[in-house]
Amino acid sequence: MDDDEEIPVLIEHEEKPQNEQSRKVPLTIICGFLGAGKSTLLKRILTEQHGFRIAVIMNEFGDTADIEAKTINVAAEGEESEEFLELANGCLCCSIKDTGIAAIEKLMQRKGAFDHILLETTGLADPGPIAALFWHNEEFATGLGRDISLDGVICVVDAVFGPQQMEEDHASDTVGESLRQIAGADILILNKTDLASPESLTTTAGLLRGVNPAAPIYRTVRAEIDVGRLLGVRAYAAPPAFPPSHEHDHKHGDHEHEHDHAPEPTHYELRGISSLLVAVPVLSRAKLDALDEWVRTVLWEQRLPGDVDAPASPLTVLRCKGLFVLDSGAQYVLQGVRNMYDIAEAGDALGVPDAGKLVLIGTGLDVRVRESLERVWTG
Ligand SMILES: Nc1nc2c(ncn2[C@@H]2O[C@H](COP(=O)(O)OP(=O)(O)OP(=O)(O)O)[C@@H](O)[C@H]2O)c(=O)[nH]1
Repeated sequence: MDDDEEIPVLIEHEEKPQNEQSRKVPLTIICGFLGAGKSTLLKRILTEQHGFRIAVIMNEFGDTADIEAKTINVAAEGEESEEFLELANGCLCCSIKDTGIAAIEKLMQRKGAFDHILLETTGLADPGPIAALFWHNEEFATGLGRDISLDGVICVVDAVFGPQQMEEDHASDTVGESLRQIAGADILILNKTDLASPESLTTTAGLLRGVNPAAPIYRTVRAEIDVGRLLGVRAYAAPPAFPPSHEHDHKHGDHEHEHDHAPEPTHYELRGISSLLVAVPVLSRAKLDALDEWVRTVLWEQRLPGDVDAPASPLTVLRCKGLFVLDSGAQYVLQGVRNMYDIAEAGDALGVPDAGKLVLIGTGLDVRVRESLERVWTG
């Protein structure tokens, strides 16, 4: 009888969120600088025995198909411009010319054949709009796309040419694509480390960390990395993994992928893109509401609360993440892409950070922004 009393409580508590989540197919976007190693990463994913059933959407099969077709069963469905290859390792590879919504809906008709979707973008694509589309798009949510949840954005950076590309990447008054890719990434892969000196790798990792203090940086040779580190990260649902929790991840003797950590509170600016990493003290409920209003004003109106005039340099936020701790002990997670954001109470699997953090990545994020933000809790 005692047993009967215990079991329903456990099931009730644990099953709901899992069911909710398991209906959705997670989607990961891969972007990266031209020639940085995106195809190399995809080839690895499509050929290795990693145990994941991944559908990879590529613009074209290109070389990958040549290699794969020799060893695997090619099950092309020669309908117009779509082709599918079912690979020996359980992956499904699709070449769909139009990688827009229709293409992904087409893929979703095969739902059940895979557990994760990987979408490769072309070298020049800014992942922001695509990420925003999959994150919170009500129109899309009515079609087959409603079964997709955005898992994360991976950006592959060339360890040799990356710094140069970043330096040169500034169209006169806007932020260039390669910096937007770094800014919008949840995971950064610094690839081709065999071709760069340890000193230049440290410098490049520093640049990346400056632009995007919230994303882990994995250093790789030929994109060699455990697929488990890239998929299932739930970057848009889970609390941001700020430095302390990363440290724990890396106590497992994984020496292959050096993992760089963000420094403590920082402001950084490179070629027009800037980031702010701010420590947030324990907040009262009222201060959290005030913080919500601050974020809303900055994201929706591109100005600081209290400022009537437009800022001297345009204030835009491409990506923001935050974790806030209330004096009640409750924890809240902020996720934002462009002008969309939400602040939601975190699940209970979070551990107990004693204070919060907020990262903003965009333009015009200078010391005035930091001061305005800090006034939310000091003022
Ligand atoms: N030495 C070295 N070469 C690499 C590494 N990763 C990739 N390459 C080579 O770099 C070249 C470009 O790699 P790709 O994977 O095609 O790069 P990509 O990002 O897909 O390129 P685009 O699609 O043209 O933007 C290829 O010749 C790869 O074999 C690496 O870590 N070290």
